Amino acid sequence: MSAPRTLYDKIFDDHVVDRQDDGTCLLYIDRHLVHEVTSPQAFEGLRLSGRKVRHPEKTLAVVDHNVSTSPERKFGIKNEESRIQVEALAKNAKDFGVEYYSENDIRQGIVHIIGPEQGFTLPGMTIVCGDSHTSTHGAFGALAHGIGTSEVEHVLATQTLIQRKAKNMLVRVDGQLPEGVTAKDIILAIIGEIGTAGGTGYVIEYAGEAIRSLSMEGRMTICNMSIEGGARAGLIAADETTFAYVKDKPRAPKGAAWDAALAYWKTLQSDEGAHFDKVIVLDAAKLPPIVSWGSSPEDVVSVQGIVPNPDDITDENKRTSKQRALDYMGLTPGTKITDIALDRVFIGSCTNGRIEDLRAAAKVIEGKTVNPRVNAMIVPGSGLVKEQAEAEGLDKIFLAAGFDWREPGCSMCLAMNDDRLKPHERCASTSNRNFEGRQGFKGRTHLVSPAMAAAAAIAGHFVDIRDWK
Ligand SMILES: CC(C)[C@H](C(=O)O)[C@@H](O)C(=O)O
Ligand code: SF4
Repeated sequence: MSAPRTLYDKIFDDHVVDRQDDGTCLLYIDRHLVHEVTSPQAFEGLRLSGRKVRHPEKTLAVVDHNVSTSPERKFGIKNEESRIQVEALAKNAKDFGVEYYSENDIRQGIVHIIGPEQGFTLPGMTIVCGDSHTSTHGAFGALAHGIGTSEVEHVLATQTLIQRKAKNMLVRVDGQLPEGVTAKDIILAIIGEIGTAGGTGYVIEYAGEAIRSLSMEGRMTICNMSIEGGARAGLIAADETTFAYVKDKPRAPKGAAWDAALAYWKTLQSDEGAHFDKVIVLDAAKLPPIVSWGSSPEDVVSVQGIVPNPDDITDENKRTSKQRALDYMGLTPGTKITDIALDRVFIGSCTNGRIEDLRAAAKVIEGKTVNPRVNAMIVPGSGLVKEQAEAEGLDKIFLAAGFDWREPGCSMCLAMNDDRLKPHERCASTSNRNFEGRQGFKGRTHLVSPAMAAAAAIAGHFVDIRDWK
């Protein structure tokens, strides 16, 4: 009998092509996602050295960060810098024979949303992309993480990646979530608990009853933000929920290949007694809806809480940095979270731009009107999410309430396109990062769940979604 292994150990071992004595490994990469921001130099490198893409069929390219989310975009991208990047990816994909979804393709969307939608993301795979939130795909029981541009070139050329094994962390979320509390609140609570460096050097496996009860959308939200907790990747063992989601997706295996894949996927679970270097346990039943107050994803508090006082922190460096965060955010200690007024609301991103997120928002919004002081937008994560939302009539609910309903892309998750905050504007956002300037120069971001963002848009300030009528 071999020693019990974790899910991470198993996927890693199954992909080792070569292992050096010092622990450096060459890993086989099953899937490579490519977007316009981190790929231009990688393709240029291939051109200069006269190399080809080793496996174009295991590579998929899409534009997301720079695309405009305005319906006008079908007439061409106005911003010069964005247009150059988008056109470069279109050309590189064509020259190297890689499948490419342009901004006019219904399958286009945020790279981490389209992979799962197409069945390009499958359990047990190694998946990389030149993007930190590649951890999202870990929701399928895949080993998925971001890589740098020079590694993008290496993977394009060889379909392999040099890696050292990370440590194993288990985050177990027991019990059931209360009504109104979501996957987003779970992951914000975890990051609040472990801090943004808590996962450094680890791959996190999420387990426990609350995680098992989540839909694939919720699991993706959790794995997506593993990176904000400092981890290299996050993953959740595949189960019936996963198999039901994956089945019949365009690129999922079919017929006998499906049966064989399923038999393998079912072996991909941490063994009884497998060793984890660190274990964190949370009780889902005790979790409230969460709001971030500062400029780090670990700066979180219950919606029923108050803006904390840095004077209460003994560590001087930490005190200074949290004071700076409060100054940046324009907040006073002691302010009730529910008294914080908003200027903008953004519902979208690879954290919360999937159909279930839009359904949750629509449920809160139906029959109500956006507060006149608030400018609110909803950006579907992909063309297929948009199509599905419209088939369900969600767009009508959003538009009737006064929300902007946009074309798919990263949008105001980061200020790399036309959607951005003005200086000092305060935004309730369903995205994953609240760093200074993330959503626009001097913009102020509060991270929340889709239902919380929707309610804040209507009320004009944060409200406890558990009291929503
Ligand atoms: C632009 C890209 C490299 C970046 C990332 O790696 O995460 C972006 O997606 C982000 O969310 O900040
Ligand atoms: S939606 Fe945001 S976090 Fe996700 S890939 Fe785009 S910019 Fe990065």
